[in-house]
Amino acid sequence: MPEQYELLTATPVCPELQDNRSLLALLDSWQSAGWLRPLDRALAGFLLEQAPDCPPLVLLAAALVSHQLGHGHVCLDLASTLQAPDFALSLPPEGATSEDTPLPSKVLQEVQVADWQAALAASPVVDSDTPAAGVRPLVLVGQRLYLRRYWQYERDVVNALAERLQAPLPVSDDFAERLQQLFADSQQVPDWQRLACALAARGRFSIITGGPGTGKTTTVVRLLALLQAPAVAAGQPLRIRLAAPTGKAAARLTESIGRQVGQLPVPDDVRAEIPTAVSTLHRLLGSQPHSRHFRHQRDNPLVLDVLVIDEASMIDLEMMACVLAALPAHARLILLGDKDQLASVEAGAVLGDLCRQAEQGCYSARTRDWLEAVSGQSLAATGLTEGTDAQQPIEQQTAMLRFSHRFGSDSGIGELARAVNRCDATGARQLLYSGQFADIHQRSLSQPTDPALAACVLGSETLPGYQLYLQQLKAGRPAADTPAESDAWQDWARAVLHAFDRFQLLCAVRKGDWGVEAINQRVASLLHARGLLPAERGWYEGRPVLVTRNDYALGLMNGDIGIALRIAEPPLSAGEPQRTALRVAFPRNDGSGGIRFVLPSRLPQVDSVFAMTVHKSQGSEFTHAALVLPPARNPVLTKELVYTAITRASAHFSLLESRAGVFEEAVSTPVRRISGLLLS
Ligand SMILES: Nc1ncnc2c1ncn2[C@@H]1O[C@H](COP(=O)(O)OP(=O)(O)OP(=O)(O)O)[C@@H](O)[C@H]1O
Repeated sequence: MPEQYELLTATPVCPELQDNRSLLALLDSWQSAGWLRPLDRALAGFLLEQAPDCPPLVLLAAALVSHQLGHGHVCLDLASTLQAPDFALSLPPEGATSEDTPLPSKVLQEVQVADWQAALAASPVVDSDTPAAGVRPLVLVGQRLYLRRYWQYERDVVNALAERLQAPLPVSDDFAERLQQLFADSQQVPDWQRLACALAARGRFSIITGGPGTGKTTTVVRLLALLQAPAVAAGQPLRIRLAAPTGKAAARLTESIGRQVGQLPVPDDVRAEIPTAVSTLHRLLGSQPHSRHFRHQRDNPLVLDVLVIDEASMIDLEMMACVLAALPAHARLILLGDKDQLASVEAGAVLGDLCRQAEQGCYSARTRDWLEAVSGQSLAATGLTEGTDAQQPIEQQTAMLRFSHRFGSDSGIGELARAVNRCDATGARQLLYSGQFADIHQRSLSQPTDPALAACVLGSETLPGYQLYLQQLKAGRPAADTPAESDAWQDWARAVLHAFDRFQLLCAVRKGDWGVEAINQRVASLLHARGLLPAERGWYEGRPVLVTRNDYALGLMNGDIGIALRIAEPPLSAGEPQRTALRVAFPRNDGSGGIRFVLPSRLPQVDSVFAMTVHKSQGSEFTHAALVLPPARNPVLTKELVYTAITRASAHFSLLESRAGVFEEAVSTPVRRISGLLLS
């Protein structure tokens, strides 16, 4: 064994870490228990082939970095992993027990951070001193271990943002006047929307963050008018593009932006140059089959001057790096989103990381003076923390909208969301108990078959449930002899999809009795037993499905929701009677209100969606959202998860708890995504 590894043998280690054979056996047992993905195990095997002298701790770290990526962490933080290994690694996974499988806390109990770091730094598969000059598959930065690719994304994002944040762009002489005109109706003091608009106008990168209904869309529409008016006057309209991470989010923004552009107090020629169509980021960048590389990248940049991305909390690190790489140097990038929402399912929490200090403002004296001068607003009474241009460059281009125009103090949903966001579990519980608000509800569930769950799912006079869309499906069905080409079929499908949007059951976890998979099946059985669905397995009319993989040929995106309906089909040959067939109806997501019907067998991966994870619900809104919390403590039960679930509801929110206290535990636990964005 090479000299540098000797220190590892100095500390007592558990049998699994004694040699590589034992370590691989451990990884095999974790993989067969479903604790690790085959990919995680394969990485350790691959590295061992490349460097047969690799010590067990390095191979273990490699498998764990890969495992952590699958849980949204860009890197493995050695110190926090050793502090609470099972919790940090989310092992055993949700719904699993540890019976014969050794827990990470047992395997790692004797390992010290310094020893782990030293073993990694000395390994031939890890670059640590000057990673940019190296090519090794793993990169160690302090106590954070990365797969090289993710380290590179993080560096690319940091460098691209630093470049974009360098010097503010000049604004026109009449900027203050035009800003005043656009926000003449404002009642707020200070008017954060006006301030956000000013900041975004002067930068090649800016962030506008805020909770639901705080006016992010309103602000950005006015910003676009502000930027476009002088460009139109000069005969060179800006090329503006709007995008969102998912089809559903893009469809929502298309709808709300269209409304807002219509109401803008600007001349028609300016209005005509403000787009209302929103595309997905994948489509904007030009995704290519079987490749993670986009058509638009550094050598083939996007053709645009302004890019607005909504629901930016869903952007993962890789996507952010790709967007920045494809953006022409002169273009403005504006991110809109709610920093307090859950991050993307993929690795990275870009918006949350960039908005760490948004609450405190941290404007430098220079930024504050400029903002006060152009907006005519005083920031003196805001209680913001003063920052500096050099130490907080992102903050100089970030604005947080703080007043919800949708959920005021008379809204239980708004109050509950705010309490949860403050991690105020007691306050949040009191709001639920008090009965003061008619829009928030809570139920205790004693077991997965509790009748209270069934009652919530079916719905009532006052609280929408799934009965609504099933009634619409029956009552609104066109007569059997309606010609296949009639619009009546599309109208019916649109109404059924719309009614389905009125309720959604949200789960925190996938596995176990309280996970999405089991609850989906239970709800299907319930609706079938009540005679509301013709079947509960396979394809049947009324089955709602969630697309879980992009299919560019079909134009379906991960997150799209469709419902199987029996519709008329033209006869196969002239003179024959019209047929009916089961097709899955999807909204077109392009703002046209159109419906597309797809053969079930042509669909990419889909799941039934009587219940969906809170993660998947991001970017969607439902009249009534009901959150089911499982009893077991789990790293995914965080205040961000609860906040995201509550803010999916537009009129009613229900909390369904399987154990008293689980809500408080979740609300008291802020999420921790490990990354080094802007830290190093
Ligand atoms: N300054 C304002 N004064 C009055 N009403 C406003 C103002 N700003 C926004 N609104 C209204 O509040 C509602 C929410 O605004 P908007 O859709 O812009 O918010 P958002 O932050 O984009 O919401 P979402 O949660 O959908 O992302 C809209 O009805 C809008 O017309």
